[in-house]
Amino acid sequence: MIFEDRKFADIGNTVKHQYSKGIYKISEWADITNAHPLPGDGIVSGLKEVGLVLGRGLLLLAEMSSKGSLATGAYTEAAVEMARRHKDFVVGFIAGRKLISDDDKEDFIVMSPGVGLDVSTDGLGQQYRTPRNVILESGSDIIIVGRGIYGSDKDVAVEAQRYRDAGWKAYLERLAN
Ligand SMILES: O=c1ccn([C@@H]2O[C@H](COP(=O)(O)O)[C@@H](O)[C@H]2O)c(=O)[nH]1
Repeated sequence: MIFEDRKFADIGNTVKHQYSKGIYKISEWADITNAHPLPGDGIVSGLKEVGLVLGRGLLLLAEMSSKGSLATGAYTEAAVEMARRHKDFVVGFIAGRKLISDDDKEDFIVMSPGVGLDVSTDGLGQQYRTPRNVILESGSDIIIVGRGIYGSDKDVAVEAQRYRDAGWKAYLERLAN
C-alpha cells in the first residue's frame, strides 16, 4: 500500500486538481493520502470527487506532533465529525492518540508521527514519543517513523527492524491488557 503524505490544505477545487493532475498525478498511484481539515468539508469533497471511484482513502490530520500545534481541542473534535460525515472516503486520522472510544463502534485507523526511540526532539519543534507511548499508552494503530530510521547515522534495515519490533511489542502488550 502506498501512502502519499501530501498534507493537502487548500479549497476543494484546488486540491482536486492537485490530487489528480500536475506532474505527480497522485490519485493514480497513491492508495491513501492525507489532508488538513482546516479549510472545511470542501477539501474532503474535492478529494473525494477524484478518489472515491478509484477506491482511494483519506486520512485527516486531526492533531500534529509539533510543539505548539494549533490542532487541538475543538479543532480535533471537528476533524472527527468531518470524518464521520465522509465515512465513505475518510479512513482515519493522523493523530497522537486514539480519538474515538471503542464503544462508538467506529473503525477509523490512527497513524501517529513524532515517534523516536533515541531522542525527544529535533530542535525544530518536532516532539518524539516512543512506540510504547504511542501504541500502548495512547491507543494509536500505526507508528510513522522518519529520521529514526533513515537519519544520517542510521543503518536503515537495523533501525526499521528495531522500530517494528518495538511497535509490535507495544501492540501485543496492549492486547494483553
Ligand atoms: O503531526 C505531524 C504530521 C506529519 N508529520 C510527518 O511525519 C514525518 C516524521 O518524520 P520524523 O523524521 O520521524 O520526525 C515527517 O514526514 C513529517 O512531515 C509529523 O512529523 N507530524
